[in-house]
Amino acid sequence: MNYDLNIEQKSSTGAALRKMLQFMSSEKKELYLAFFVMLLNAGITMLVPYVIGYTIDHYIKNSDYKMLMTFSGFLFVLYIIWAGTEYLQTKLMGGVGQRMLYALRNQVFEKLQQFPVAFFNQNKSGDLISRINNDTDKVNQFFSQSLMQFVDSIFTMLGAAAFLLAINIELGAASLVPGVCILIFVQLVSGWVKKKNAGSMKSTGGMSAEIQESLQNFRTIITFNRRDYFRKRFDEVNEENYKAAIGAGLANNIFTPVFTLFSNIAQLIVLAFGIYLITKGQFTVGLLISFIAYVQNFYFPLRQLAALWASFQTAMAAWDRIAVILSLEAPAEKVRELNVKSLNFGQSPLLEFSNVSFAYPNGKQVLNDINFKMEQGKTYALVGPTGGGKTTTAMLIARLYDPTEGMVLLHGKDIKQFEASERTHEIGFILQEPLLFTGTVKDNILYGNEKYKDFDEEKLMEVLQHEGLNQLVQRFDDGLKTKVQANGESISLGQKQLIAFIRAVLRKPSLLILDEATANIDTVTEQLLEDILKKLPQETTKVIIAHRLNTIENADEIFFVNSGSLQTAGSLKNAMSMLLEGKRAS
Ligand SMILES: Nc1ncnc2c1ncn2[C@@H]1O[C@H](COP(=O)(O)OP(=O)(O)OP(=O)(O)O)[C@@H](O)[C@H]1O
Repeated sequence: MNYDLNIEQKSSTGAALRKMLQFMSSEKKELYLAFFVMLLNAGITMLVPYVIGYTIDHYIKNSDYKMLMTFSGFLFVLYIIWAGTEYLQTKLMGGVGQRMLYALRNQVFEKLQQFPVAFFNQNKSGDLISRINNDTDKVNQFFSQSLMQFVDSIFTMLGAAAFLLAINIELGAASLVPGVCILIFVQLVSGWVKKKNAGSMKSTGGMSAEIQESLQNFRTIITFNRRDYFRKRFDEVNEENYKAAIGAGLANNIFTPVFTLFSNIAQLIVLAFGIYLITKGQFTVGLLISFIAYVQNFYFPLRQLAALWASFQTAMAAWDRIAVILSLEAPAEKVRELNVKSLNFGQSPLLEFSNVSFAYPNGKQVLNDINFKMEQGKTYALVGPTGGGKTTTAMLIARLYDPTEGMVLLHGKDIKQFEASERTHEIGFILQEPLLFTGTVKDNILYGNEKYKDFDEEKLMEVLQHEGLNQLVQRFDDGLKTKVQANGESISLGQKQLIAFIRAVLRKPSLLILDEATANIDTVTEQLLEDILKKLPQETTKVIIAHRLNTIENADEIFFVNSGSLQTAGSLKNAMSMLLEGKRAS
């Protein structure tokens, strides 16, 4: 399955908006309330010019100061209510925006947890971080700051248009013509603006991936004196980002001058046509003042919409980048119900590859129609040249990947039928490059261990002693309390492997995979590890991947993995000559 998030997604604004509103369904109550408050706000904005025009025509002309004061008082109350509704709108929508940001980040993060290894191979973590941090915030900004203004502007405009047409249909229609031109313009350029914003966000994602890569690999960069090279690379992506941002800024700002020009034209039309009507006795000064105010009420929100429209297009482009993650289907973790306890352990081989073929998502075919069985309690070795496919085979055993064809069977059942918890309980994997989490050695040893997770240091030490693992803990300055950094810089590679070893062995899996697990460990400690492995329950199956053939002397069976095939080597001598032949052939 292709998990590449950067494959261009083409969703219409309407479809994106519908999905977004679906996402907001839990905020219905707040949205309705905000909507009502906004209607009130727009209603007041609508009413004010009419009240002013009415007062001029009826009370100023006749010098009726009592009624003038009454109407002034009425206007004052309207202004107070208007200010209250403004405040309430901001408060309500600010809450909606923040809650949406919170839920969106949670959902995206949760979704990321469901994806298989292939997803993370295809997408750069820097870009994913940018989507979770920056893009979700762009959506939030739209909801908390712009949405209500956006809807408010549309309502005010519609109301103003209704008043304009009601006061004088001809003058009203003439004043609205420039507005129609603006709508056509918006329709024409919106797609382009959204594309420019999407491009800018993509380059921000790319820049964040670049930063992440250089920070993660700082040791290699310093060792090879490649700082200038990375500076140059960063400069390039930064420049690309700068250009994309300038492009998006220009696109976003194109609306303002066009909107202003057309609204000025509308004012001009009204003035000229209005004065002409007054001279003909078909219109009053008071009505013209109201009319100009309504034209302003129509065109001012329209000008505001120019800025808001850009924010809307930015939010839509950001939403697309988030929605593509949410819409990706994670593969079913488990295909059918299965009760592991009911399995007839021991009758079928512990693990079996049945006609397994595998290609990486980039198309690289690594295994072709592989068949082998692994029995309980035996030790297997996978040997072969570098890049031959040993780690890939191990990853298929642990279901870090699913075969493209064929089936991996555990206890005679498709491995996909097992719950993740059951599978990880059965299979332990010590990776070539063990990954640790920030915390202590103890935290890392107990990572994912349900049985001992609540044990204190003393009790855990007793367990470790019982398993013969306590001597390994002595290899750390502060024992179980030794601090570990997520990037693993605070401890040696060999120490990392020791933690991974203790972590895997303590879980007592039925099948333990050791992928070059002792490559960075001194010979004395390696001997200690071997003794510990010997002490594992007899029924534990071990799969050892090693380049140093002396580490697999005691294997019951040796598989030679190379160029898509897996063959039984028979003896260590055979394996050696197969390796040499492979070398000669290449
Ligand atoms: N994530 C990936 N995407 C694409 N191709 C990959 C990926 N990981 C490995 N490969 C390719 O698959 C092939 C087998 O790799 P694998 O890691 O299984 O080899 P290996 O026998 O374990 O090598 P080594 O002895 O160096 O650990 C290699 O040619 C490698 O380039």
